[in-house]
Amino acid sequence: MRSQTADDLPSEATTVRMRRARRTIQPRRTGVTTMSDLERDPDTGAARSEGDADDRTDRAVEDAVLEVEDLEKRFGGIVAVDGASFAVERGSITGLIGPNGAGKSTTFNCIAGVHRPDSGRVAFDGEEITGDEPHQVANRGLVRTFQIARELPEMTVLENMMLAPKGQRGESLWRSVLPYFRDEVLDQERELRERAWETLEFFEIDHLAEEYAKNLSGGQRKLLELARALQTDPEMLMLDEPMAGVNPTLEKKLLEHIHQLREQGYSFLIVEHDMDVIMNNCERVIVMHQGAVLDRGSPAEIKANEQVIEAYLGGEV
Ligand SMILES: Nc1ncnc2c1ncn2[C@@H]1O[C@H](COP(=O)(O)OP(=O)(O)OP(=O)(O)O)[C@@H](O)[C@H]1O
Repeated sequence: MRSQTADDLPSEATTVRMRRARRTIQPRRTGVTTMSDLERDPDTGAARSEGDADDRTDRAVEDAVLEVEDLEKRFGGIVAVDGASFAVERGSITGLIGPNGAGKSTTFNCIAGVHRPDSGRVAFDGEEITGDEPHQVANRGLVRTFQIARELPEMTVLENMMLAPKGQRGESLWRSVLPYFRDEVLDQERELRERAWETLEFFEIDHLAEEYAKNLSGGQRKLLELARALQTDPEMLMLDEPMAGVNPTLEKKLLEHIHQLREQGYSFLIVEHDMDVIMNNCERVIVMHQGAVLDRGSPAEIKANEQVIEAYLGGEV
């Protein structure tokens, strides 16, 4: 491990601050359909019935940060997502569960812009993001982590944290060579570095800042993955199996961090196979089966649904 320099010293803040003002995103193109438009009958302009609304998203969700409607994604002859509709309450920890092959990861990928859905719509913060590129989705404040952490092994933890978020000012050649802009770039780098230290402190991995990422344990990599996601200043995080390969002590810590972040206003959508994690930590659960949403509700409601139990027992579980 390399030793810390004075410049590297962490700032006084020990928690990840909510620096972002709540984004008030306006429709970006004229003619774009927003989810509120979708609440209306296209011919009459009248609001659709409650029953319709229930089929599409979720009546119980009053302030949706994410809305998915009739999402469909095929790979050749395989229908991976088959008309999935749901909503995620702002500021909630929501679980997305289902047996193997239910379409959870594909749904994540369609939301995050990794896959372009064949049909259906995705809206974030009330604005349609269907078909946006991953960096556009991330720039709006919706980021995802992967089942297998994607840090760069030959870089240190701090360097991984400092990897420039897209559209950063330093990316322009002119900006980096002209004196005025150089100062601006340096300021921005200082800010990024400070934020990186704060986030590493928050996750209690600041002592690993100078360690190469390849030397971290599986659980520490998961923490780094989450820390990196927070570097982009998101509003919502989608976590794909955050507890896979994490030991019970670290799992407890990771869950504590997720709850602390939720208290600060972040929203979470979590795919996780560990049912205890889902049932004990999520206030709402969405169940997928064969590409569609089978049920959604509180953990108690989901546990009591026989169809859900059957879906699991009929699968590989
Ligand atoms: N890139 C792809 N090409 C072809 N088929 C795919 C691809 N990605 C997913 N599938 C198929 O789509 C279906 C849904 O897969 P997906 O990975 O979304 O399910 P999942 O619910 O995340 O499963 P698991 O819990 O096992 O990770 C599966 O039948 C899978 O084989």
